[in-house]
Amino acid sequence: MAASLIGGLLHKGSQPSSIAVAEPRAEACQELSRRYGVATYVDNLDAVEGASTVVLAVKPQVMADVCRQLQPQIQRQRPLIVSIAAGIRIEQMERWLGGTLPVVRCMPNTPAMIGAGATALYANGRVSPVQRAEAQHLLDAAGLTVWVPDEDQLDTVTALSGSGPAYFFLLVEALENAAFAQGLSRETARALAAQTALGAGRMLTESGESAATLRQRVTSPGGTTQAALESFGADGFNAIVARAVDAARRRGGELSQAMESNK
Ligand SMILES: NC(=O)C1=CN([C@@H]2O[C@H](COP(=O)(O)OP(=O)(O)OC[C@H]3O[C@@H](n4cnc5c(N)ncnc54)[C@H](OP(=O)(O)O)[C@@H]3O)[C@@H](O)[C@H]2O)C=CC1
Ligand SMILES: O=C(O)[C@@H]1CCC=N1
Repeated sequence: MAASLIGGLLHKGSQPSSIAVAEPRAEACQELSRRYGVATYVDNLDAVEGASTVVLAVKPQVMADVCRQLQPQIQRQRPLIVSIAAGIRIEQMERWLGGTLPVVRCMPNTPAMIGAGATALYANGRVSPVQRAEAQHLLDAAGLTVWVPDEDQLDTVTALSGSGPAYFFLLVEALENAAFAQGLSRETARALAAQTALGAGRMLTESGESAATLRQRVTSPGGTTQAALESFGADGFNAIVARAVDAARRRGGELSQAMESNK
């Protein structure tokens, strides 16, 4: 995700010299420097030195250790903290970083890699208007951004758009496999399934019409789509999706809780 954000920022005109990256593996550092021209450091403290914004893009499971390591320097510099970690709450990060700070918590997704990401952001009360604009600029480079008024909503956002690309990939895999089983070549099934996802996605974002309206327009009365949709309905499709989204939302809370029991 961090590489996607770096790529997005550079694509939108940020200078490589304005970005410093921490990455614990030396070979990965070299690759990042080669690919993006940014300064890279194996030591987190070196990357944070002098920064006005620090983006925390590590796994939730290592967030506490990384924050504690950065604590003295962060408290000296008091930069804007931007976290993309699933589940980890602002109050936890402030505690591990040694006190209150301006923090923006956000949830991007992997289409950020091609500038087609969707990110929701939440700012705590210590974030200034300038810092809010800075966080927005950072994530705008990855695609659509929306602000949510309540931190708890980020767990739902994670379950919707953070994890969401995987749900669409799963559906495309299932469609591809079903068509392959019915006799299409793997290549043809894959190309048609992927292009159908692209076309449907573009109609959703470009037509201004709801998913329900677009769905109804495909569904000729008594036709093939109706047969498929009735089969989905009989198998409890909506309930299956609602349960999956709820499982993802609950896991966000569990990731946060797990960090408390590991301390
Ligand atoms: N993947 C996704 O779709 C999304 C992920 N997120 C969130 O983004 C965060 C990162 O996820 P993702 O990009 O998938 O994970 P990755 O494992 O790809 O990225 C994590 C990065 O952190 C580095 N790292 C590991 N330990 C440390 C450390 N102690 N100090 C500094 N850097 C360290 C890793 O280096 P190395 O590879 O060398 O171990 C790696 O480059 C997570 O918190 C996740 O919840 C949010 C939205 C979507
Ligand atoms: O699966 C995860 O935990 C991360 C957060 C959202 C997408 N990937």
